[in-house]
Amino acid sequence: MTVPVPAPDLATPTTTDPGGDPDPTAGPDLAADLAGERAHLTASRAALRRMREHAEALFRAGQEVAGDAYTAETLGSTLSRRVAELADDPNTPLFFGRLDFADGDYHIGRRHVSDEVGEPMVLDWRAPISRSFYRASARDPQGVRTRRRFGFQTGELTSFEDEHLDRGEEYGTTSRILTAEIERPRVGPMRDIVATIQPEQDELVRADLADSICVQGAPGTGKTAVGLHRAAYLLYLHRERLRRSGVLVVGPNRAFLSYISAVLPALGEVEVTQSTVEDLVTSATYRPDGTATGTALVVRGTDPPETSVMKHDPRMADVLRRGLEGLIREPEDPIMVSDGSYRWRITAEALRRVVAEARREELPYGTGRERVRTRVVGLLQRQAEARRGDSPGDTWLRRMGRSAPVTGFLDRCWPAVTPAGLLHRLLSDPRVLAEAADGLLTDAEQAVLVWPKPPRTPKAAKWSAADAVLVDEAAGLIERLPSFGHVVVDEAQDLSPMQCRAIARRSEHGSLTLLGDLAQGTAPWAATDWRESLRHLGKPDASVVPLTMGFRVPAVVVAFANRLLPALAVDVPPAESLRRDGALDVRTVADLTVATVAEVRAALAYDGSVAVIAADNDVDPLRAALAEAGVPTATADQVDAGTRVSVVPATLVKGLEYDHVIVAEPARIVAAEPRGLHRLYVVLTRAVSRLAVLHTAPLPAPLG
Ligand SMILES: Nc1ncnc2c1ncn2[C@@H]1O[C@H](COP(=O)(O)OP(=O)(O)OP(=O)(O)O)[C@@H](O)[C@H]1O
Repeated sequence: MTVPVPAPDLATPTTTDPGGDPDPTAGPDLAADLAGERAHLTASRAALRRMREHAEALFRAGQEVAGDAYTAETLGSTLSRRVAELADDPNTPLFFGRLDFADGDYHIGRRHVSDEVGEPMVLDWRAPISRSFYRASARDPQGVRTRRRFGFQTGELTSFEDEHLDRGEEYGTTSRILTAEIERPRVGPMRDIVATIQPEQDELVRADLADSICVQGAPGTGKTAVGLHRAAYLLYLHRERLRRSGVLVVGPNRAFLSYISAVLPALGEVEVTQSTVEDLVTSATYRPDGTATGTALVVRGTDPPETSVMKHDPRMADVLRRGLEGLIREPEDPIMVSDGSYRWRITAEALRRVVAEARREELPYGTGRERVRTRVVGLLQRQAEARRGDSPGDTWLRRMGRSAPVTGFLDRCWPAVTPAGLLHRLLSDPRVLAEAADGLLTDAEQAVLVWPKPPRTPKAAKWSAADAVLVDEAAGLIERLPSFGHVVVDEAQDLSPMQCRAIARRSEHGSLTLLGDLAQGTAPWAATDWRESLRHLGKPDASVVPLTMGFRVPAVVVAFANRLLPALAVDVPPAESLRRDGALDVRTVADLTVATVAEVRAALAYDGSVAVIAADNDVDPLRAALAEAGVPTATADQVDAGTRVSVVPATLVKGLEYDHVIVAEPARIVAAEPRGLHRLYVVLTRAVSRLAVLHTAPLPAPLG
C-alpha cells in the first residue's frame, strides 16, 4: 500500500496501490501510524541533539584537561569531527525507512541515533541489518515482514509506503517514493540517494574493501552516486584503517567537485579528500593529515595537441625510467677518505660492486642513492674497525657519509636529481632524450617533445598540465608515495595512461572504484577498453560491472541521444530509462540568441534548474544576451549561488545535471573538437526533465 507523496491531507491519508487505486479501508489507522512515526522522528531528533551536546561537552572538557599540546590536538580533532558527524540537517528527516521483523522493528537513517540508555532509535543505513532495506525482496524476504519507505518535505514526514514482503508484495522500481525522488526538480548541489539505493547499486556500494571494481554505466545510471556511497560505506566499516590512510575521490574538474562536494558530509563523512587529477599531482590537494599529495609544480604553460598526446603516452613511463637510469655511471676511480690520522681507500672494483648491487634491487632512485651511500660507509667502517679495534659511533658514520670524497663519488655515479630536474634534462637536450627514448619513440615523436627554446632551469620552465603528470611519474620513480586506502575515480574514461599511473601510485596498497562510460570519452586519449585502463591503474583483475538503468534522463531524451551511439565506436550496453515523463523539443530556429533567451524564459515557468549548454566559444555571447534580457546567470561551479539559470561550456558539463537543458547549436559543439560527437552525447544526456535542442545549422548526421 502507498500513501501518496506528498500526502494531500496529512490528517486523513489515503492509501493507494502503486497503480494509484485508493484503498477505502485504510484511512484512520494510517493517520495514526503516520502520527506515531512523526513522534519517533521528534524523539530521534532530540536524542541526536543530546548526543551532539554530549560530544560538544567532551570537546570543551578535552581542551581543558588534555595534558599536552599533542593530546589536546588529537583529542580535539577527534571530538570536533564527532561533533560535525552528529550535525542534524533540518531539511531531511533522520530516517527514511523501517524494517519490521518478527522480533521487532528498526528505523533506517543517515546515521546511528541511540537513546539515553544506548538503545538504537535509528540504525545507520550502512549497518548490517540495514542491508535488508535495500536487498530484501518478496522472493528473498531475509526475515523482513514489512518494508516501509517514507516520503518527506523539508524534514517532515509526509507519507509512507509499505511492502508486505511476507505476503509477496513488492514494488521494485514502481515505488512511488522512488519515482517522486527521481522526478523531483533539481536545485543546487548533488544529493545523497541513501533512501532509494537500488539492489544492483547496493551490491557495488557494499563490495569488500579489498575489491577493486570498475563500473561501466550509461549517463545517469548513478555511477557517481554509487562511488560516493561506497566511500561512505567503507569508512563506516573500516573507520580507523581508512582514517589513517585516507579516502580519495578524483573528479574531472573543480565544477564537478563542487557539485558533488555536499554528498559525503551529508552522510556524516567529513574527511574524504576530493581532487582533480591536476590538483593531485601539483600538490594543490592535501591528505587528511595535511601532507601534500604531489610535487609542488605551478602549471603555467600549454602544449600543442600532438605534444600533449605524446606526453600522455604510456611509453613516456619507460622514457623517464631510462632517463633516470642513464644518470647512473660505472665507478672508474677509487676513493680516499681522510679520517684524523688515518686514510681509508675503497677500490673502484668495490664501488662498482656496490652500485651494481643497488641497481639490481630496483629500489626507487632516491632510496638507491642512499643505499649506495650506506654501503660505502659500511666499507669504511669495516676498515676502521679492523685497524682501530673498536666500532665507530653514529656521529662518525654520518661524518663519513657526508665527507667530500663519498659525496663526490655519489654525485658522479648516482647523482641526486629532482623530478622536475629530470624532465627538464630530457626535454631540453635532444641527445639526452634520444638516449632515453631509443627504440621506444620515433625521431618524429621525440621531436615534438623537445622544447624549441629550453628554459635555463627547471624553475624557469613554463610547465604544462601534461608535464605535471610526467613530473609526478618521475617523483614516483625517485621516491615511493604513500598510498590511500581507497580511491574513487569518476569519469575515468578520460584518464590518459599516464594519469592512470599517477592514480595507481596513490592506490598501490589500497583498492579502487573506477566509474565511467566509454561512450562519454572526450579526451584525445580516452579509453576504449576498460581492461587497458585497469592495467595502467595497477588493478588488472578488477571486475567490470555494467549499470544500465538510468535515473536521470527521461526515456524520450535517452532514445534521442542513443542515436549517436553507433557513431561513437565503443562497445557499451545502451541506456534504458526509468523515467517515462519528460519532454524533448528539437527545433530549427531563425536566430539562435533570440530563441535561446525565449526558451530560457519559458523554462523559468517550471520548477528547477535551467542550463544553456553551448560550444565553449559561444558561452560569453549567450551569457551577455541573457544579461541584457534581464536574466541573471551562474557559471557551472556556482552550484550554491541560488541562481536558477546557468550558461555552461560543453567541455565543463560532464557529470552535471539540470532540470531543463537548452542545447544551442549542436553542430558547433561537434565541430569544436576531434571527439565532438562524444561531447554532444554528454551534452544531450544532462537533462532531468526537459531537453530543447535549438539549431540554425543542420543537426549532426546521426541525429538528422
Ligand atoms: N537509486 C537512486 N535513487 C534516486 N536517485 C538516483 C538513484 N541513482 C541515481 N539517482 C540520481 O540519478 C542522477 C544521476 O546519477 P549520477 O550522477 O550518479 O549518474 P552517473 O551515472 O554518474 O551519470 P553521468 O554518466 O552523467 O556522470 C542523480 O540525480 C542521482 O541522484
